[in-house]
Amino acid sequence: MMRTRPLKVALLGCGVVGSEVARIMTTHADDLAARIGAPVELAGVAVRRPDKVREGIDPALITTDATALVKRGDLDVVVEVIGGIEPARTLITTAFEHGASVVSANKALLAQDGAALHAAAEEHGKDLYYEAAVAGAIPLIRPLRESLAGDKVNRVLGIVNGTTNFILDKMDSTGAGYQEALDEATALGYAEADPTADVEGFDAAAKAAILAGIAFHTRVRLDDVHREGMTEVTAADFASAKEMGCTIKLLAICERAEDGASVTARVHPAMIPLSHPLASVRGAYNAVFVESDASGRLMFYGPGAGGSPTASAVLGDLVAVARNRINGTTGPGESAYAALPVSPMGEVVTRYHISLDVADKPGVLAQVATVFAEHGVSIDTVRQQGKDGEASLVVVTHRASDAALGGTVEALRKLDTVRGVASIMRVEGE
Ligand SMILES: NC(=O)c1ccc[n+]([C@@H]2O[C@H](COP(=O)([O-])OP(=O)(O)OC[C@H]3O[C@@H](n4cnc5c(N)ncnc54)[C@H](O)[C@@H]3O)[C@@H](O)[C@H]2O)c1
Ligand SMILES: N[C@@H](CCO)C(=O)O
Ligand code: NA
Repeated sequence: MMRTRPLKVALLGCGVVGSEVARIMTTHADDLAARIGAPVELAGVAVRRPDKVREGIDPALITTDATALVKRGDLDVVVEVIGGIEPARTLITTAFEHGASVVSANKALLAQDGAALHAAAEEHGKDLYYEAAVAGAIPLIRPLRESLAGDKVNRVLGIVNGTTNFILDKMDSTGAGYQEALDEATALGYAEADPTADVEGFDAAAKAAILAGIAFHTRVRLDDVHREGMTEVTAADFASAKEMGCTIKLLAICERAEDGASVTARVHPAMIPLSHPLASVRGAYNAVFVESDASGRLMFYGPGAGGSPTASAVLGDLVAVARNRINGTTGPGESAYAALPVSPMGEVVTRYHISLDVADKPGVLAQVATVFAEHGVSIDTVRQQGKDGEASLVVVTHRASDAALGGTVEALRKLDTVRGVASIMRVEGE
């Protein structure tokens, strides 16, 4: 039966995502009301620039005072799509204190302060939902938290940043320059307010922290995630990848150790075989594999960024939270009971593609091979190309720990015959 008192929703931020949330709330109002069991009313919109024309939004709802809005006391749900740490954090906790549940798309904040925000939500008996924070429109948080709650997740691996996938795809498929591709991603509304967060891997690392936390029932913060961005990936790296039948993607990988006693989380560029489904993920699309004991391997794929896809995830959460309000209940909160230690990157085991500039003379190959052997890193293939007394040596290893590989590279750099280490890239997805 339809409740007549509308649920009051405040929107904090009306940028790329917020404006789409407002639009869908208005255009789909009847369907949303039918699905929730009560009408939803946009009760206020906090913005930074009040003079901007905002189509479809009653100007009377606009305010620049987000704090006063969340303190009103009659709100059911606050949707936070401002981004960043402050004032978003204080606004969210203030919203809980004044009786509202919260839907957020803010991965940076959740990866930094998720535990405290969940605790605040629980203290006040409210919901904190954030499906939009990871992989845009793709349902991932809810499947991990609810559908897979009876299984044991061992690995979450995928592309979780649309901007960098868009840039890498452009560089690979059209030979576009880095800056040109980044500008286009920004214009399309994919990039963060400061795109350094995307290209240096902070955004993907925040998402990895959130995913690992939920998948392994363990608190994982941004600082626990090993992070390397994609700004150093060159056209030469793409050429090397092609020679190996691979392409390069920025991956987020969260893994349970084989003995189950610890977990790791990392973000870095990696070569993946063209035959792997992740190699075909184009533009700002994201794709994530989840591997669990009983389910086997699941793949989640879809638009990972952009106003409308992200708003889809926000609206899904809004409906869920609104239903909980009507039923006088809350959804699942934080689950961190396993409290597994997060191991450092040195313990991660994977394969490596190393490109060395060496002197082209007898014995060099043997010298290089000895260094690998001394560090317990087994070589899979070696390819050498000569050029005027110098040579380029490409070594692909079998699986080795990051610590062993690091030691190998350090020792290689000390060899007189090694002029330089041109690139080191992990090889994943085999
Ligand atoms: N754009 C995407 O594809 C996408 C996808 C998933 C998640 N997100 C997340 O959604 C959030 C918003 O992203 P966006 O792309 O819409 O950013 P945006 O920069 O387009 O929008 C944020 C808006 O908040 C406003 N704002 C800033 N401080 C404010 C304040 N104190 N009070 C009121 N308004 C304020 C800004 O003026 C801006 O219009 C971020 O957390 C982002 O990480 C974005
Ligand atoms: N800047 C982010 C937005 C989606 O979270 C991205 O490009 O993936
Ligand atoms: Na999502």
